[in-house]
Amino acid sequence: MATGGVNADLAKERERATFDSEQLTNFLYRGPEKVRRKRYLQNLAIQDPVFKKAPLWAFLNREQQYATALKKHLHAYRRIQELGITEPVEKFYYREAAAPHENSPIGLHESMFIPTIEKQATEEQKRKWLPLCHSLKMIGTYAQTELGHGTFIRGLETTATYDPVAKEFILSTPKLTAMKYWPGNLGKTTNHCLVMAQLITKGKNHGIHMFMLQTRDMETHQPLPGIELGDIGPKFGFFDNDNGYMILKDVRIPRENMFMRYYKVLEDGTYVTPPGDRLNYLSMVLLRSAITSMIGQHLSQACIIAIRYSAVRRQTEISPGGEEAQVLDYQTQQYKLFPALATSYAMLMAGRFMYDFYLKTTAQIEKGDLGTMPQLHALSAGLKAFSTWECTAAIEVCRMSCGGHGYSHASGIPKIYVDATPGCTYEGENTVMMLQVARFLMKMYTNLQKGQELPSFVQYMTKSLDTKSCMKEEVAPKCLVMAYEHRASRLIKAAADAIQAMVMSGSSPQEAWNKNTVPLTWAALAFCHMFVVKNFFEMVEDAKMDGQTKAAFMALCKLYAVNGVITHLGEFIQDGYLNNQQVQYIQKSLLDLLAEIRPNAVALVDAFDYPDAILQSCLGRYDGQVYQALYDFAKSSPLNEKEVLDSFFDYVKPVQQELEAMNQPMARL
Ligand SMILES: CCCCCCCCCCCCCCCCCC(=O)SCCNC(=O)CCNC(=O)[C@H](O)C(C)(C)COP(=O)(O)OP(=O)(O)OC[C@H]1O[C@@H](n2cnc3c(N)ncnc32)[C@H](O)[C@@H]1OP(=O)(O)O
Ligand SMILES: Cc1cc2nc3c(=O)[nH]c(=O)nc-3n(C[C@H](O)[C@H](O)[C@H](O)COP(=O)(O)OP(=O)(O)OC[C@H]3O[C@@H](n4cnc5c(N)ncnc54)[C@H](O)[C@@H]3O)c2cc1C
Repeated sequence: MATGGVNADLAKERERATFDSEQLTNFLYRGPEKVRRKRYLQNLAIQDPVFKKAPLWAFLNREQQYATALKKHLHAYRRIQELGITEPVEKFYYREAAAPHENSPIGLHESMFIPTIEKQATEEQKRKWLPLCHSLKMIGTYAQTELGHGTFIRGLETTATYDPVAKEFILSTPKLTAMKYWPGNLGKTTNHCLVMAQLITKGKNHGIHMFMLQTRDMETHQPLPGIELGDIGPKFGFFDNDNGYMILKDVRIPRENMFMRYYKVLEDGTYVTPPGDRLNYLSMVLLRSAITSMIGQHLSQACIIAIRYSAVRRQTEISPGGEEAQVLDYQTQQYKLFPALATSYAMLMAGRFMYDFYLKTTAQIEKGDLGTMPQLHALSAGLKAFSTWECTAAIEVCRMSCGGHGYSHASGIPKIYVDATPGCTYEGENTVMMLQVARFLMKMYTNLQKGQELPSFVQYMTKSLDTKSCMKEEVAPKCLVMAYEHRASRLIKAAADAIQAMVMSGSSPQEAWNKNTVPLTWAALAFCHMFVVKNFFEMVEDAKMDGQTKAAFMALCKLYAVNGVITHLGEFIQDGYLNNQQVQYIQKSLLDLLAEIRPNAVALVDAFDYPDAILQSCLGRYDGQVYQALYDFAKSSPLNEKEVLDSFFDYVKPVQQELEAMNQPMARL
């Protein structure tokens, strides 16, 4: 254990902040009462001996990591029920503190399996399955992706063929590429799964539908006949999760196991069409809507670690013989870390918007109003892709900004990175998601040309592109937002014009689309970026907090917008929207903002309110005693348990002896 109170540099940082970090914490968690409750729940978990005694994940092998994750998450599941915690966000706080570095082997049971039953099953199916799910008799997952197809859902090869005589579906993965591959916790943990399969009835394929399949015996946990299951092996991260494979050989399930709230197959095999299209894609939309907040949290943790450490770390004397500087005082270090910090706040705000929008829209869908589904799909796909790309890149910047120690698991950042980066792939590969956004935007552009009204968040497309920026020396939020709107509108128009021109000269619409997917993704990215910037400004402006806190928050918001312009400068100046002088104002503003944020950097990360027990980072400790912690971490490496390892006698000694004998003068003769 590190001792010695709070590091003097870190203590000074907290004293010099111009605002009270607690105010920002209250805003982030939606009020002081909710902050108190969060801390109470986190403390309950942190003090629980089962969680306290668990070994540090970094020193365990994969089987041990899996077992630890299972033990912790099942204990948390039981405790959550005992404590009567029902709010999803409160469950999240408890679980996060209980198992901060263990991905849950029952995570998909809670985040996809149960919500899908709640949203897609009939009342009768819910009555049958949900009690079993809550008592963990049924533990399920979401089995969609196959060896051969993940992105192209319509191309999945698993079949569910209806047999009207037996009133059963026959599930089958008819070839190698059809086997389910990747679903989380499918390999070893779960005993049920939702299978996405091509529905065939009366000789006709009706496309992808959802079925409930029992995979293992509920007592012995052995796989059921006709089902081959297993873990897919070690991965880049998610070491403690058994992502699985599954082969189905004509497995029969009752007709009632098809999810029939919207889509139905009658006893005689008649297919009944649903009120709307793509309703069985809704489980993916739920997770996509939650990912922006989740990834923002990952990045906020990396920022805490890198910024606290940069305040403690001193390297290189600035003037000969003088004191070595805190690395956070180097402008280049600020240019790495403050945009990352601004990004994490931007994504937390975007995630807040996204999840609220999801709840609002799905409430309408539940009532049969499907009108906003295209907007929900476009925004959830776009923000999921944009936020995961931006945040994972920024996490890696945070890691490298910690120098050599950032490469050690002692820092905590490598683990954050490997758990965050698959967010770019799962729930829809990011490029593919951006192309879905582009599809929506092209449709909006066509509607605009036809004089139809556009949804509020794309109405800026109606503004003339023939304008210049209002940017002045004092870089105003309004002018920044308008610059982002202009860039997005211009890129949307450019992509649409390029497609239209190709179609006019004889290409098919599909060919024209495929030859323009790069400009289409530029347009989609610009749209998402604009959305995040605008939402960030709106949320800061509306935030109820004192003037100093708001000023500190606003500086971050401006930095996010200003830095985005500089990073994508070409797209802002290509049509002369910003002139040379205005670009200089923006560049100067960037440097001014770095200096303005500098005294508040530590307070801005303290506001995220992560206890050390969750961060588990030697570099990100609240007390800044990083060197003692690094030494303690090194001492606890299992390689240090024995002074001399057996491998020394097994491998080094024999080779030394052989080489010694070979190099004897006699041996050379
Ligand atoms: C309660 C708390 C919860 C807390 C959770 C906390 C978070 C926890 C996170 C834990 C860690 C996560 C663990 C990892 C989980 C990973 C699970 C997976 O990956 S699972 C596997 C994930 N796998 C994937 O994500 C696969 C990705 N692939 C896909 O989603 C689809 O294949 C596709 C969307 C790319 C195309 O679909 P396709 O059918 O070929 O469609 P076309 O292109 O031909 O377009 C036709 C029309 O359809 C429209 N439309 C499309 N979608 C939707 C929608 N959702 N809606 C509405 N509309 C939609 C489209 O706009 C178009 O409209 P229009 O223009 O004609 O008007
Ligand atoms: C950690 C993790 C957990 C997962 N958990 C689950 C789970 O629980 N359940 C489940 O069902 N699945 C799960 N998956 C699978 C995941 O959903 C898929 O990997 C994902 O949807 C991407 O599909 P893919 O692997 O087929 O990628 P591919 O589509 O093969 O992507 C390869 C490349 O092709 C490009 N590409 C593909 N199609 C197009 C196109 N139309 N236009 C342009 N470019 C294209 C992509 O951009 C990418 O660069 C998980 C994956 C991971 C990594």
